[in-house]
Amino acid sequence: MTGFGSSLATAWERFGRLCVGIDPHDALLDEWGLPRNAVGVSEFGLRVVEAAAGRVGVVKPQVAFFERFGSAGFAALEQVIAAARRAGLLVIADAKRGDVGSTMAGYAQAWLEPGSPLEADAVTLNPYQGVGSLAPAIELASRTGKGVFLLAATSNPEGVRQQQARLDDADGGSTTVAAHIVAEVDALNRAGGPTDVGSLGVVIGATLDLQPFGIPAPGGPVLPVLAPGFGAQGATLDGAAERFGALAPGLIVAESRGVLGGDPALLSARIDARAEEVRHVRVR
Ligand SMILES: O=C(O)c1cc(=O)[nH]c(=O)n1[C@@H]1O[C@H](COP(=O)(O)O)[C@@H](O)[C@H]1O
Repeated sequence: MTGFGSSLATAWERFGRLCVGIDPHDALLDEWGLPRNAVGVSEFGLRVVEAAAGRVGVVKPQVAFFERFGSAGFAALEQVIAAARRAGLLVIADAKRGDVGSTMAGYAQAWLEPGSPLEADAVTLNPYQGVGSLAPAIELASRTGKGVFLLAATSNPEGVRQQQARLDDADGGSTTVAAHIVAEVDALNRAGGPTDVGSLGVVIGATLDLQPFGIPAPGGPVLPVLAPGFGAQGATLDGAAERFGALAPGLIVAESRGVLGGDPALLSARIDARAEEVRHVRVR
């Protein structure tokens, strides 16, 4: 079985590090001349998939923009995910799920179980209830060759205080919450056995000064780092590899509005151009 980490490595090799977000905001639906309903988000998602296929390796549908239309929105999301996977794209469902372990099993089944209507290649998870509470998703991912990304240091300014809060270590020192989450995911990847790129990753915003988070260098396989915040949220590619430091080898440049905004007829050209710029970031 090829695990998510290996598929990611192949996608990086072929296309580079750009991940195109599929975020059908109302403003973008308007700009693209699409209705603000489930038909609109479905058409939007399918057009992004068509433009992204063969140009990038990974897409990240933002579940929220589909979920707001209820069952019709979820049906649209099912179509978009299935079309993307058929087109050979890796799909990270940005659902940011998290709950007590017994409930987490349900979320895991929804997003990671082969054959599930919403089956993706990876899903974003929220570790606020403890990394251990996410075990059912992490275990299912390991069994089925899927991936997960745990929020560690998010791109929004409201997260900083909480994510830089310090936890006491057994040796009398302390670690930030973000560093703790990264270390836990790194340890899980190491426990998963030898591989070049791990299947378990973290989310670290590209907008941040990472120094105060004290995030340790991964000691296991390359740690996938989903990095949103480029483009619309202001982070630039200039200096990105330096900002991420020891985390740069796992960098995934996630961008939604930055590539989606503008003339929809030029979307493929925008993706091509951005993918090329991202290929110039020296991640290793
Ligand atoms: O998990 C995410 O992808 C995520 C984490 C984070 O810290 N910040 C963040 O912006 N995101 C998501 O990344 C996307 C960013 O979109 P743009 O700002 O339009 O590129 C949105 O779907 C956000 O929900």
